[in-house]
Amino acid sequence: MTAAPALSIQGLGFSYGAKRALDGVAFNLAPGAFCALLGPNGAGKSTLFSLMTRLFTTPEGRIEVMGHDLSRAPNAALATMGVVFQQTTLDPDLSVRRNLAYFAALHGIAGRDRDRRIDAVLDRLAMRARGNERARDLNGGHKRRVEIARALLHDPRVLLLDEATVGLDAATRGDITTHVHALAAEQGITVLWATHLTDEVLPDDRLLVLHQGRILADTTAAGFAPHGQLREAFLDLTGGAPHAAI
Ligand SMILES: Nc1ncnc2c1ncn2[C@@H]1O[C@H](COP(=O)(O)OP(=O)(O)OP(=O)(O)O)[C@@H](O)[C@H]1O
Repeated sequence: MTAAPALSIQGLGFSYGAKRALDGVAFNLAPGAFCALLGPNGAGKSTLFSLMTRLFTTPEGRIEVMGHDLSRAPNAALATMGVVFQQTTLDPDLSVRRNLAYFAALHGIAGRDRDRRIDAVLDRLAMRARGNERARDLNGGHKRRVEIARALLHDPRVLLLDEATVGLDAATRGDITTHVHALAAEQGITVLWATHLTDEVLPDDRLLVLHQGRILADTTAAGFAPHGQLREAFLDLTGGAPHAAI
């Protein structure tokens, strides 16, 4: 018997006025899957994230997180979900720990439980030693790690990351990608990792290719590009210019 999906997207559509941004998007993610959502600029990734995080309400189709319908039971669905947005959202003047404590309060987590969870997520991202530094003093990679730690504070089962490595150098991107793959492999967290960078995708990752609002491929990276030429296969499918992806 296969496990119920951790994330289920069915018949999702969205338009900005006359502009169709998503059309018939459907996929299921099994618990503990690491899934790369690969799409060039303008593919619809941010729109999909806005729907999954309820920034926009879903006009067409259905989103279920851990069996909770996002439209009918938004609190239950969102409680199981952690999100890292493309833009950084840390308070630069607060320390790392204060940033995390603020987020914990929003989830009703306080006292010793809060402190225990903050220690655990900082350990998880190898950031405990920097807990008392102000967010503004961290480099880009460490800021991102804190945002991932923050997204894990309430023990989500599904983690969504929208271009989480944007603006980081290759070594730091590799480091963050490794950390997030480990969350799926070691803690069974279901990860949806939106990117336009093919070097962030490992051969065994589930792969969704989104282009012009539609899912063009739903397979594994190795299945999509059996000879390891993921970048070329992606550009072939999306008709992209070579500079559109790494
Ligand atoms: N507010 C808006 N009004 C009109 N069209 C929009 C709006 N936001 C996005 N779009 C269009 O919808 C489509 C999907 O955009 P979206 O931002 O979701 O793509 P994306 O894959 O996240 O791209 P990027 O990687 O550049 O952020 C694009 O054609 C974009 O131009």
